[in-house]
Amino acid sequence: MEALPSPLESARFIAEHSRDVSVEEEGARRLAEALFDKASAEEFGVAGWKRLHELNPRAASEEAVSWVFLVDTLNFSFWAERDDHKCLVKYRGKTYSGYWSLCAAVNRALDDGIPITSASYYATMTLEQVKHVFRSDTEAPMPLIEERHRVLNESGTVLLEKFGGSFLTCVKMSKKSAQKLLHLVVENFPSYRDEAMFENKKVSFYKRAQILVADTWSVLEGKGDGCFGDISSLTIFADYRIPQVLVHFKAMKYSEELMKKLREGAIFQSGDKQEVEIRGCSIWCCALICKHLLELYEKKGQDMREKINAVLLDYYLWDYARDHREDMKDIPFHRVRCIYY
Ligand SMILES: Nc1nc2c(c(CN[C@H]3C=C[C@H](O)[C@@H]3O)cn2[C@@H]2O[C@H](COP(=O)(O)O)[C@@H](O)[C@H]2O)c(=O)[nH]1
Repeated sequence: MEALPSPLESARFIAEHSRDVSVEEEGARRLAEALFDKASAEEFGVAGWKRLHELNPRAASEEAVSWVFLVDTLNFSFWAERDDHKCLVKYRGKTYSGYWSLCAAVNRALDDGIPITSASYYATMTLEQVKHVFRSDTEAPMPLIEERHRVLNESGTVLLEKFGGSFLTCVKMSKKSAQKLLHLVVENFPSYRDEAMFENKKVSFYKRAQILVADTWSVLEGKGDGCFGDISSLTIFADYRIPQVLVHFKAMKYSEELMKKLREGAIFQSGDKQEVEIRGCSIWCCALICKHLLELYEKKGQDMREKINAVLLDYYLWDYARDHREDMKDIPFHRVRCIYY
C-alpha cells in the first residue's frame, strides 16, 4: 500500500495552501497561555479518560480493549439535522446524546447480555440486530445505521481472520509503538482509511485510527501493552467539534464565504476542498498550541513532554466543546455524513 504523507505532514501542507481557513498564530499562542495551568492538572493526564467519563471502561483488560475497538469503529457522524430531533439513549437513569449515545447503547447491550464487543458476534450481526442494539429513545435514529452495520461486519470479519478476533493481539503486534499500531489499523481495516486529495496531492487524517490508538493508550492507562513510547507523534483527531472550539478561541479563522456557508447549514462532502482545509488547519493549529505549551513550561524549567501531547490537548478541547455548547452556539460546525469522523 502506497505510503501517504502522515496526518501532521498533510496538515502542514494543507495549512500552507489553505484559502478559506487560516491558523491564527497569535490566537494559538493565547490559547496555549490560557491552557497553561490546566495542562499540569491531574485531569489533563491520561487518568482523566476514566475519571471524567463514567461510560468508559474502568478496567485495563482485554475486554476493555475490545470495548474501545468496537466504539472507535463506530465513532462517527452523530450530529443531528435538527437539534430538537436527535438520537438519545437512556442508560442507568441518565440520557446521553452524540458520541455518548453510542457508548450508552454499547453498555446497555452488554447489560442485556448481548456480546456486542465480541468480533464473532458483530462480524455476522444482521441490520435488524444493529438497529436494535443502537436504538434511540426518541423518534430520531442514530445516523448512518446501515453504514454502521456494514462497518461492523467488515471490521469483525477482519479481526477474526487476521487477529484471532482480539484487538489486543493487534496491539501486542505493534510492540508499544503508536505509529506501528496506527499503520496496522489503516492497512487492515478499510473503514479507517480516512484520506483525501488536496491540490493534487494525497493527504491523510486518520481520525478514527488515531483516536483508536489514543483510546487504547488511555484504557491501558499508558502501561504494559499500552505503554506507547511515541504517543506524542499522534495528532489531534480531526472531527467536527475541534474546529468549532478552535474558531471559538480565535486560534483558527474562516473566510466570510465559508462562514456564510456554514451558518446556512450547508452539507459538505468528505474530501471537499473547504472540508479538507478545516480538518488540516485544525490539526496544524493544535500542533502549534502543543509547541507553545511545551515552550511555556520549558521557560519555567519544566520538561512536560511526558505530560503534554496532542492526544491530551484534543481530549481537553473536545470535552470543553461538549461542556460549553451554549457559549459556542454562534460558531457553526461543518456538516458531513461519512464514516470517518
Ligand atoms: N477530536 C475528538 N473527536 C471526538 C472525540 C470523541 C470521544 N472520545 C473521547 C471523549 C471522551 C473520552 O476521552 C473519549 O476518548 C468523539 N469524537 C468525535 O466527535 C464527534 C461527536 O461529537 P458530539 O456530536 O458532540 O457527540 C464525532 O465526530 C466523534 O467522532 C474526542 O475525544 N476527540
